[in-house]
Amino acid sequence: MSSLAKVPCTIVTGFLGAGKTTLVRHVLENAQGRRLAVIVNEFGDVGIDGEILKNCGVENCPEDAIVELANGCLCCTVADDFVPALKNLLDRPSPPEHIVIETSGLALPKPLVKAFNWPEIASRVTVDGVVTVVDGAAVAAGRFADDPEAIARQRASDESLDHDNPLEEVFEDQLLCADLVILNKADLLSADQRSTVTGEIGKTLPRAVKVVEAQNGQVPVAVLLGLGAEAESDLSNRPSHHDLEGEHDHDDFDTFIVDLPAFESPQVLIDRLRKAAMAHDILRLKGFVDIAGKPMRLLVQGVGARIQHQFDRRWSSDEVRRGRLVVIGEKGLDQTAIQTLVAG
Ligand SMILES: Nc1nc2c(ncn2[C@@H]2O[C@H](COP(=O)(O)OP(=O)(O)OP(=O)(O)O)[C@@H](O)[C@H]2O)c(=O)[nH]1
Repeated sequence: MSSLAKVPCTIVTGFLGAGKTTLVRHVLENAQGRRLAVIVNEFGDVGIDGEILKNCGVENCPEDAIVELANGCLCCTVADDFVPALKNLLDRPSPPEHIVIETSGLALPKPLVKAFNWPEIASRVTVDGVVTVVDGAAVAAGRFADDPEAIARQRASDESLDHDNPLEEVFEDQLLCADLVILNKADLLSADQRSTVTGEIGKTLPRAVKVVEAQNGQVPVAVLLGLGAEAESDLSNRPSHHDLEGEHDHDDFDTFIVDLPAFESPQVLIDRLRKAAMAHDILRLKGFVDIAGKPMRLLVQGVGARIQHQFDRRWSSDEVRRGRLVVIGEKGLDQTAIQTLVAG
């Protein structure tokens, strides 16, 4: 079968909180009649991204077009989760015309691209492109750069230690595999910062890859889909820090869930979250919260110390108004302290 007959798949990657779900939602809302399906995977097992996407309410994107692969990381569960999910979509009576795959923020894209060569799916799908979403503000703040003090400390305690920064490795692997980079959160950057960040990204990119600035992932769908990269046939041009290691694990990162009581107002909660994010090295916060007396559920999202919130939908009458927050950070997060700060 020629690649023209294969269903094109776009892999959307990018570090925790970069704006992947926001971009995928934008694609769904602007699909212009194209039959899309989304496979979404996230780290931490409260399926929040899937919920956000299902609530997009776009007519040609029914809820069953959104497939959630909860808990874990697609790049490590290719055989058990990803390939079967893809096959299920392709075997539907009216299969999608294009599949968008949103990986978790800690996933390495290359193992996923490789999976497209598996005999079970190789003749039916192709990687149209790997779109890497970058949190411009996080790069400008030096989030992924090596911390010279930490390296010095590490070296002082063990001469032989290689400096290895798990954030930087994941971030770089995602860029090394890209066919298109979206420099997102441009609204949070000055013109100078934009050009500095673009320069930094350019130094990591192994090939000539376009970098497009965006706010809230608002990039024309025609730019995002239809790249025709056939990335699965081009693996040698996509180096990875993990090429020699085979599978990677996520021992460098921790995630846990905080059960939340009802809050009297969003502000009380946001103040606590901000305090927790500043006192601890939290990379990502997201969850749904019960605000006493309000008919709507509060969606809370934090990336570093930047916290956003909005009422996303009414609690349904048969639903327990249960507040839950997913917290993600590097290994060693003080779960008890964070729990006490946030939930009281
Ligand atoms: N200021 C600003 N905020 C943004 C932009 N894009 C996304 N956000 C916010 O950043 C937060 C994270 O966005 P998501 O789309 O959930 O990010 P993600 O990459 O899917 O996150 P994970 O799946 O947890 O890795 C949300 O609060 C978004 O509203 C942007 O361009 N500018």
